[in-house]
Amino acid sequence: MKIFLIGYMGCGKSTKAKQLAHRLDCPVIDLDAEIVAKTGKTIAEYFAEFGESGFRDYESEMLKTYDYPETCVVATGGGLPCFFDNMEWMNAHGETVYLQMEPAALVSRLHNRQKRPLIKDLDDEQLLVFIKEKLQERDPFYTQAKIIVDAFDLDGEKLEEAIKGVI
Ligand SMILES: Nc1ncnc2c1ncn2[C@@H]1O[C@H](COP(=O)(O)OP(=O)(O)O)[C@@H](O)[C@H]1O
Ligand SMILES: O=C(O)C1=C[C@@H](OP(=O)(O)O)[C@@H](O)[C@H](O)C1
Ligand SMILES: [Mg+2]
Repeated sequence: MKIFLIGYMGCGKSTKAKQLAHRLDCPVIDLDAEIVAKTGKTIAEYFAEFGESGFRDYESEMLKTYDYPETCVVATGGGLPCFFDNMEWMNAHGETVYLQMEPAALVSRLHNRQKRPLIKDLDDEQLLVFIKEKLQERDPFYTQAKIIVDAFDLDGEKLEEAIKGVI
C-alpha cells in the first residue's frame, strides 16, 4: 500500500511522512528530496534554471516513474496534485491523504521560505493573501483525496489513527 500525503506548503507532509513511516515500519519517500538527489540541484535552483513549468514536468515524471516499494509513505510537493493528471494517478495507485490546514496556521509554519521559491520574497502579510488565493485554486484538487485530515495538531499517532480504515 502506497500512502501519498498531499496539501499546501507547510502543512507538514515531509515531517508527518517520516513519523507515519516510522510507525508503520515502512520506507518513506519525499519526492522533493528525490528530485534534489537525482538532479543535484535544490528545488530553488531547479525553479531558477527551468522555471515552474520545467519543475512541474519533472515532478510529474518523478511521481509516475519512481520505483516505489510495495508499502511506503510518500510526501509530495505542495503543488504536485494540481498539475496534469497527478491527482488521478495517485488515487489509482494508492491512498491519498490531504493534510488540511487554515491559511493563518500555514503562515506560522512557513518561517524558512528561502527553499520554497514560490514564496521566498513574501512577508507574512503578503504570504497570507497569497495562500488564501492559492488554496482556492488548489482545494478542488486536494479535496479529491480519499482521506481528509485536520493537520493543525497532527502527529504520527493521530495520522495513523485517521487512515486506519484503509491500511
Ligand atoms: N505538528 C507540528 N507542529 C508544529 N510545527 C510543525 C508540525 N509539523 C511540522 N511542523 C513544522 O512546519 C514546517 C513545515 O513542515 P514540512 O513537514 O516541511 O511541511 P511540508 O512538507 O508540507 O511543506 C517545518 O518547519 C516543521 O518543523
Ligand atoms: O506548493 C508548491 O507549489 C511547492 C511546494 C514545495 O513542497 P512542500 O509543499 O513540501 O513545501 C516544493 O515542491 C516547491 O517549492 C513547490
Ligand atoms: Mg515537503
